[in-house]
Amino acid sequence: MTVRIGVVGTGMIGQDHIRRITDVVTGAEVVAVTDVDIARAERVASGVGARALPTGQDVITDPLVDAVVVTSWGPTHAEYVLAAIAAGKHVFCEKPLATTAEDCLRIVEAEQAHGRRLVQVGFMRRYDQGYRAMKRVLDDGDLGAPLLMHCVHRNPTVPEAYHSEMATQDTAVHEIDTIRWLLADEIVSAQVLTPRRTTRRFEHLQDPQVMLFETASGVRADVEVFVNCQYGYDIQCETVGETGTVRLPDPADVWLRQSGRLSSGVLQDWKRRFAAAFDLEFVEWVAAVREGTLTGPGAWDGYAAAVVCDTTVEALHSGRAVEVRMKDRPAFYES
Ligand SMILES: NC(=O)C1=CN([C@@H]2O[C@H](COP(=O)(O)OP(=O)(O)OC[C@H]3O[C@@H](n4cnc5c(N)ncnc54)[C@H](O)[C@@H]3O)[C@@H](O)[C@H]2O)C=CC1
Ligand SMILES: O=C1[C@@H](O)[C@H](O)[C@@H](O)[C@H](O)[C@H]1O
Repeated sequence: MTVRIGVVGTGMIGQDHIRRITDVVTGAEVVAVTDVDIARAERVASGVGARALPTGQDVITDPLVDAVVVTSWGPTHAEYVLAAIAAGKHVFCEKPLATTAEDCLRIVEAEQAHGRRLVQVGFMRRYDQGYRAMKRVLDDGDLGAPLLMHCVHRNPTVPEAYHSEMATQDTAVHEIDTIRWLLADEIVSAQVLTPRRTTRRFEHLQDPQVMLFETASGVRADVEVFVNCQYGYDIQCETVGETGTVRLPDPADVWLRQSGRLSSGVLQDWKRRFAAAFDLEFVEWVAAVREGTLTGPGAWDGYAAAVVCDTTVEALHSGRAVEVRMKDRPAFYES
């Protein structure tokens, strides 16, 4: 069976996922798309032989659409995910699941009322080979109990519209998910340190920031977010256990020896850094949809990340460590 996919939002990542579903993934095709910029939707649709429909609701309820991909702006995600659940269709939603924890909770409740898991959130790092290798080491227990985690998330630059809260909501949200997933542990408190600001960007922006998280089992994780580091896109992660450490490898590149120097490149954007992870994310999602199952990060992970993000933003403004106030995980979301 070919999974017929409808895409809501044909901007940058929407187009990238449409290309991926069309050229990389087998067993799926994009049959309908929409965007508030309907001319853009029509252009994208014609490139892959799909139909451009007027609204997201039209795509989601279309009888020829089996599953939905939501890649519109964050504040519109909740409405479309809820509509997909109401239609009983699998839905892949780019991060964030919703821009408020309340909306994430509405999704969690709607999915439980439906009785079957349908929602996957686009936390693509769980599909990166380096992160997966690190998870295997941690799950094997060879390092003893994890004690510390050190993470770095650097972007070369961000546009002027990017504000200080986005360091958490848009950027560190990926680390928040990977910390929870790698450690199979919940984050219970957050604090934000605000170092001297870089002069290389906008005055309104606190950049860099250092986030300090504590998990239920007592692991301390620090996350440096520096989104105007100038030199490239750089993701680092190291976990310190009782008997050793495990570190994310840098992306493979050649070493160049020339003119008395030894050098290798630094990638410039998340698209290339996580291209293989995005591909695998869709390969596995389509396979799960065909099986009628769900194996990736779900609505509960989207909710948990949103609550930790809210707490971190509160910590940024207050300057204090703030306790995470999260609902108990329902049995529906165990395992
Ligand atoms: N996993 C990751 O690493 C990344 C995830 N994202 C996420 O993907 C989502 C989209 O981001 P981008 O593609 O960069 O943004 P974008 O601005 O390039 O594209 C968003 C598209 O959604 C459309 N849109 C807005 N409201 C709509 C509505 N109500 N109905 C239908 N279409 C609507 C816009 O016209 C635009 O074409 C965001 O939630 C973002 O956080 C983005 C970049 C990387
Ligand atoms: O999700 C992403 C962007 O939205 C965000 O703006 C970047 O900071 C992240 O590195 C990227 O993965």
